[in-house]
Amino acid sequence: MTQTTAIPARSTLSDAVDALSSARRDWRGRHPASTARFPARGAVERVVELLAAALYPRRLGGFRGAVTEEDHFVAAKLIAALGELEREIENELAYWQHESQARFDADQAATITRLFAAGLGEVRRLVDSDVEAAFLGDPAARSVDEILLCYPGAIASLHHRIAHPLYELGAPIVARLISELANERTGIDIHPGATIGEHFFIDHGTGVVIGETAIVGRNVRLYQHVTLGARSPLGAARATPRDRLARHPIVEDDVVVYAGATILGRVTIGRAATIGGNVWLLSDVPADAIVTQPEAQRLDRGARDRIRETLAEAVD
Ligand SMILES: CC(=O)OC[C@H](N)C(=O)O
Repeated sequence: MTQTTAIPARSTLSDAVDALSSARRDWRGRHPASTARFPARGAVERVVELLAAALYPRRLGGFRGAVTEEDHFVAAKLIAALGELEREIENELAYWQHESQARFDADQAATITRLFAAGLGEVRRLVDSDVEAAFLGDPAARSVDEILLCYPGAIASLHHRIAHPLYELGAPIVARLISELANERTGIDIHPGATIGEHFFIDHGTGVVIGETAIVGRNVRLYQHVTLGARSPLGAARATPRDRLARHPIVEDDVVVYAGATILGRVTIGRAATIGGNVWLLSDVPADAIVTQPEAQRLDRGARDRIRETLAEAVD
């Protein structure tokens, strides 16, 4: 069977092109930087794939050769990853230059890339520690390799451990593209600015949100739908630097936060505290404390019948 593609009438097409051109002109009147260069999503995605292969040649890179050949494979992946990363950082710096009239040294993208590359050993060490934390923390895990290959928490950790140094080195859009790739892939939304200690484990993970200025200690475990958020969108509201720079919680070492807990604002959850499921928390919690919602209760027969009657009336 042949397929035909409907071509719009010439006037339909030119009307649409004109309308889009006028929308672009309006937008650019308000946002002059929008004709600048930007980092490209596809390129950043390739960088992450190549870095994952360099960090974990066998498990994430598909390398099947001899151990003596690994370094060669890793070097090839790194050359490709760092070249592409430097180009995307150049695009980002061109954007900031256009937007803020700032001037950057011509070799700044190369410097950021070099410093990032120098930290890759630490990136691998941190992801390894997160994988080990998952193995210790989840009785359902069969092996550390299963975790690295399959667990959303490990995928989010890999992306965050790459994105955070890029954010700190001055490439926040490239970093944000990486964190959004993780969000697309896992439903775990960690802002690349968040500072997270080693042995971090997010179990299941779907719906977890960790904001830009959150500080998370070592050995912290979170379950699905946990939010470490800010108290209100500051938007254009007048705000002190502290409001802007310290919006999210501090979670100290060895804390566990169960599913659905929402912790908002610059509060401190003290060392080894446990936060129960669905807790809504806007204040500090001392070390070793346990904070819970009242447990669900089974209704006695009278209360149950009254509710049934109310529901029946509502349906009528
Ligand atoms: C996670 C969160 O608090 O989001 C709110 C807003 N994006 C902010 O960073 O303040």
